[in-house]
Amino acid sequence: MIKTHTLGFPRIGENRELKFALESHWRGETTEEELRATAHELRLKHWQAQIDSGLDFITVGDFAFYDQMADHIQLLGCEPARFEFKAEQSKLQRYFTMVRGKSTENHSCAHVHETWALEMTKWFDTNYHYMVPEFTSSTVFKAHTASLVEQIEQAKTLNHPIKVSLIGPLTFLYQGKSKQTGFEQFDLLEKLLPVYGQILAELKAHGIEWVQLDEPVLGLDLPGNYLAAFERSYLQLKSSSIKILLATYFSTTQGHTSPVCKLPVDGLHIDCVRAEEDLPLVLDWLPNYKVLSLGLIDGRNIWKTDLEAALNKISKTFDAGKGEVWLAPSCSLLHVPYRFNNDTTVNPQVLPWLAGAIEKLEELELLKQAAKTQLQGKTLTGALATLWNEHQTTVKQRTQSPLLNNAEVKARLAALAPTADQRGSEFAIRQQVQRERFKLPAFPTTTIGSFPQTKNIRNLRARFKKNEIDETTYWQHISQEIRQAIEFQERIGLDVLVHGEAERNDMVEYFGEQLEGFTFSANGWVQSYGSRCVKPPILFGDVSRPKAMTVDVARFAQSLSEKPVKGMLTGPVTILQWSFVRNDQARATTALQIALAIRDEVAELEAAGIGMIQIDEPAYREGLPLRKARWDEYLNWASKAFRISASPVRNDTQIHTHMCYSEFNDILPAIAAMDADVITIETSRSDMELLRGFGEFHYPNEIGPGVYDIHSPRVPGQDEIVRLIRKAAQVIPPENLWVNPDCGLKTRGWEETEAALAVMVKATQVLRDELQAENRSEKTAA
Ligand SMILES: Nc1nc2c(c(=O)[nH]1)N[C@@H](CNc1ccc(C(=O)N[C@@H](CCC(=O)N[C@@H](CCC(=O)N[C@@H](CCC(=O)O)C(=O)O)C(=O)O)C(=O)O)cc1)CN2
Ligand code: MET
Ligand SMILES: [Zn+2]
Repeated sequence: MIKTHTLGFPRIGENRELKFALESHWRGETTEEELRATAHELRLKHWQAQIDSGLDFITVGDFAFYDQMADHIQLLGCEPARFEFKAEQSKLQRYFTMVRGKSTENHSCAHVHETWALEMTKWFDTNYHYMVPEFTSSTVFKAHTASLVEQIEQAKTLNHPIKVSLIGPLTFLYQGKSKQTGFEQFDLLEKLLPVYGQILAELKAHGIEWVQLDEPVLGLDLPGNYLAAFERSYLQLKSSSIKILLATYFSTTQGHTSPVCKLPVDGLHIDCVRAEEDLPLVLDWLPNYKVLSLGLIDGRNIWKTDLEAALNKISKTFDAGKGEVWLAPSCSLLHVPYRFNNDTTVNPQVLPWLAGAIEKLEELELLKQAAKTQLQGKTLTGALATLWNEHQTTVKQRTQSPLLNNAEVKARLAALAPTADQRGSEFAIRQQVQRERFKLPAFPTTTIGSFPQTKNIRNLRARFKKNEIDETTYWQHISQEIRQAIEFQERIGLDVLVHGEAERNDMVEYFGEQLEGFTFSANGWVQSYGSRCVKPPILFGDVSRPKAMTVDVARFAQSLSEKPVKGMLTGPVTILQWSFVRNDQARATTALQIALAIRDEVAELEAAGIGMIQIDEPAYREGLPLRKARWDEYLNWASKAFRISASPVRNDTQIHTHMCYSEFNDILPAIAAMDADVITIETSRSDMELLRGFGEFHYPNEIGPGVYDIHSPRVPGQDEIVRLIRKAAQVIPPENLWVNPDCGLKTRGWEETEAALAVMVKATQVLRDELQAENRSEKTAA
């Protein structure tokens, strides 16, 4: 028997309806009811799309107003006690407080009471951010199924079989964080399981036959206690007598594939795109009475599937004696755009090669029909055969297209000198000449690049893109923004300036739009976090740089100030990681091609008189394979790609890089291997704890640990920043320390940005004065 389903569907909406509904609700323009109505409509539309394309199940439970893990915190009744929620607060209000934080002014004492949002971090190796559950020894769980049940009841109105999708208990625990020193959240498992059991029993009572429990942690090098807990956990859940489909994805289960196959569940989903090597093992080990769900359609990329190859895998599955086979995307379709059909800006030659969520569902249906036909020993005929042949022709046409190849790029990469990734001299020498050139004060202050992307700027760009204003007018306005940004930075006394990135829609898409080998969509949005989306550019062929991308803007910005203004680029690894990239060539090769393009930009910036160039690599850590065995290989080419982009410059040109959203401590040698003269990193939310690793490792180059969180409008206090810089100076040699925010300021407003940066500069002055006093007293003592 063959069935089709999807692990999840994009929830933001074809035209980002959920984003706009959320943002107007947060501005107080719509009621909770209106927001709920939009959500209801969207869910119905998305389920209907699944029915229309012939899926055997619609998936319920993948919707979330902000994030699915955040929904589970409420479903499992473990909202952290620190939020001190009152009984009269609505569930949705509490939800938004957890995910966005809150500041309440206490009028009686003029104090602002801050409630921090839950921490947000990357979901495995994706560019999607989830809200991190917080655990302590007093965490309790309690099933709150009302809103899940409400969604199920809504889905039932469509009269189609339903599969409910939930995050599994071990993934939920493991992806959370203990907020109590010495406490291991794993110890909560015994309290958590009965609540899961109760939820499953309630689903069963509502007539649900199948529940999909996502356990992507099975693709990690999972600690032994978690691995060992799988069997008894799922034995316990079995008593609910609902059928469980255990879903793994993103990575291989190798090392524990056999025990996974033997878990007491009714079905197993595996990712046949990312973990192709798992299939033969699973065919051997999975008992034939269990459902095997094959993740055959790439849920992380946008190329049409080679259905012939997929069909082959299905045949093998039946040959191995499996009775019931389900066909699915490799993972949730959350990570791809809604659809590409009709997109107005994608290169028309590339457009037929693409598949968004809707097109992927269509592929599933075609695959199911072909597999069924094959099972009956027949061949496809009629309209289906035509569809199939057209599809396969398109897929083959891509891999053979001349559009993919640029002989010059290939030749250049092949002939690259082995020293192309090396600076002229080692860091110590560079540091000296850079100090002579720039003569910066102690603790130089800077920012990470972007300033607020105001409604005005976005509007302006939208009008430019629609041809409502001409190019000259557009650049006049952008120049004005840059001028104001420079004036502001001069006024408050920052040492190293930025132009503010007003001309960029996004730090990756902007480069994708200008490089050859890329195309970009008009509407290919993917949720990044909450209501924020990105539109990953599409890298389909060999990459080259037809002309300078940032030099005019950089030269203009530098002309406005005597102080250094950093040239601002996105690095090759991040461009790779945050784009949809070709799957017909090794990622390493693609990264090196991008590196060459950035390298040329770096050289041209230097030639234009730009003395400091920042090459952002926020996705450097995120690109790390989920399995440690593959780390070295990745880090070798990733650091090389960065160095190739950063190395064409003189010793007195200062290369900066920036990283955020990551746990840096396990890849410090690889960060040092990038050999940037200065690195700025996000550290404030960890209270500088992340910096300690850099100190213990004796990180050799200069470093700017973030001194305030940019995710909240809150203006930091001067004392707070002074304390953080002091803390940093205990682990990093003070002469190597810079002072800066955690990340770019594009999501902030101007008011809080001006205030926060002014405080940062004042706080730095306090430390400079201290340092001077110390130096003076040292001299006297000597
Ligand atoms: N690619 C990428 N990944 C990343 C990050 C990143 O910066 N880029 N940062 C981290 C995630 N952080 C993020 C922070 C902010 C936004 C963000 O603000 N996104 C914007 C869209 C950014 C964008 O492309 N803006 C376009 C405008 C797009 C748009 O919505 N235009 C409106 C019109 C706007 C108007 O009239 O005012 C429309 O088309 O309807 C532009 O500036 O040109 C949003 O969701 O609102 C996304 C991710 C990690 N991953
Ligand atoms: N230069 C970029 C900015 O300031 C770096 C952002 S890292 C996500 O926005
Ligand atoms: Zn950043």
